[in-house]
Amino acid sequence: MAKKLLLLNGPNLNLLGTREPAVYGTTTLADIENAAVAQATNAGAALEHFQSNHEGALIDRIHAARTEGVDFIVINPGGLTHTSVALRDAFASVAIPFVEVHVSNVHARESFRQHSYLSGIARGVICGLGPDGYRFAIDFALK
Ligand SMILES: O=C1C[C@@](O)(C(=O)O)C[C@@H](O)[C@@H]1O
Repeated sequence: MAKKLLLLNGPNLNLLGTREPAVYGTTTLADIENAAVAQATNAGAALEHFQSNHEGALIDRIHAARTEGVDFIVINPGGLTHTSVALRDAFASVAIPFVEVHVSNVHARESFRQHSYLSGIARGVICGLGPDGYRFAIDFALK
């Protein structure tokens, strides 16, 4: 059966492309999502994507992923990375492997960005490689 992947993006990532371009670049979320679908399709897999500015909506999407038989999640949790025990609990509850992606190098920024509630239960973390980070994470998920 074809592998099922889910790409999730958290708060403010809908503004990629115009949001603080010196930090996040000019690639839009639509560019990233379209490239992700093409990458998965070319590999014979299926990829759905979802972005929300709401913690609960992301948690509901993660719960639904278990029912849908999603094999792997790639997530950029945005600011929820540094605040959300609930998002971590959602991943722990569904036990779907995931990679955490950040466009910017969070370790080279403010100290509050240097702690992630998710990294400790992620399969891996990619940060600072710009939009390419999503491609590398999906490549890993497809293996
Ligand atoms: O919203 C974001 C984006 C981010 O996850 C990134 O992709 O670099 C880094 C976070 O600290 C920030 O809150």
